Amino acid sequence: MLTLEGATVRFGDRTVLEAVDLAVADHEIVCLLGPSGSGKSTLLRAVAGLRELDAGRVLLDGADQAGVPTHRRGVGLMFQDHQLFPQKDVAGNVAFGPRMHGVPKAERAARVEELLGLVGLPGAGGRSVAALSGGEQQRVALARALAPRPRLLMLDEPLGQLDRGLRERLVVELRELFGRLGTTVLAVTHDQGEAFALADRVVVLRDGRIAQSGTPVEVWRRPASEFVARFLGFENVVPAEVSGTGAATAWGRVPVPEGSPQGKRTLLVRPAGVRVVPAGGGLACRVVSRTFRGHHVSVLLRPADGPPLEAEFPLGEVPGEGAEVAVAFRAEDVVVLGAEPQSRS
Ligand SMILES: Nc1ncnc2c1ncn2[C@@H]1O[C@H](COP(=O)(O)OP(=O)(O)OP(=O)(O)O)[C@@H](O)[C@H]1O
Repeated sequence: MLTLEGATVRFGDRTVLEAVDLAVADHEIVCLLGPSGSGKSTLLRAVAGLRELDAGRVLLDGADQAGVPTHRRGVGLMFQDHQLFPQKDVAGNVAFGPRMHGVPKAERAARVEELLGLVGLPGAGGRSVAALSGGEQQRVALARALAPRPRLLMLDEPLGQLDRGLRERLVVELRELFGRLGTTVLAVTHDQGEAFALADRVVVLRDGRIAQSGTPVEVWRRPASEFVARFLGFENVVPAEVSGTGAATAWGRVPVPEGSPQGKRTLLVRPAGVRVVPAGGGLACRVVSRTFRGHHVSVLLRPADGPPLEAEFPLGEVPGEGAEVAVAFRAEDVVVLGAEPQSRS
């Protein structure tokens, strides 16, 4: 449905998007994820036609969009600051797109009602937008973006300003709603939790290039590089020399899954893969701190050798602060990371 071919955007001598190739299929929900400044919003703006490409192409349903103005691309946009029209009521906001497209009044009213129902605000058409809560404004903005029936809906930090609890609820609702409507979605977020809950596919950007693209489970299970692993919040990342099903690291020998790439590599050990073993049977560590997380406890360990180690233990098996423990590693929670592409910054 949407294809980017070698999409490149420069601001002065800075390349903010560098030869990005990306394809989004009909009905697919793709989330762009990446640190601040990695080019996420620029990519959306390029697809919307708010920013011309310096090189490459944007195609929608196979048609090159060069020179096609935003309002003729058939894309819906929803930005972080919902930008509702404060002087219009809820119905006036939602009806805006269809009115611009010349949809007759009766049909418009029916569509507004349908959409308000879809976003969980049935009958709210007559309310003033100023009197709505943040979450309600969010829903109105979404209804407004969906009202012209865009072939592609683009969301830029759609839930950015809402509190976490509301975001977590809304993101589940959004996914369900898009599934029901069959909407194709390209969304930007810097919140991994949001991206992983919403997306069929996650695309991680770094310095204007794609660092990894895959389903949430693929990316979470097998980060492609140290950059992606650290971006996802993994701390146990060390240089390693892999040979066979083991690797020499600052923590001693760590088992790796069969078939792992060999030689000088970087290793990720998931916190869940660190387990306590009888004294003398593993790496000696002291428990530095513990953070309770509901179903498990995150424990920071200081090994006798090597960098600090993050572990995750079930509630019933948590050693006390200051305790001396021995730990070993589970191969299935160890990932041999790919080589890092050269960063420009
Ligand atoms: N109009 C502009 N002129 C000059 N530089 C710009 C312009 N717009 C964006 N940039 C730069 O391009 C880079 C990418 O910006 P972009 O907004 O796409 O990043 P982002 O990944 O969406 O970041 P954030 O998560 O902070 O919104 C940034 O370094 C930004 O400063």
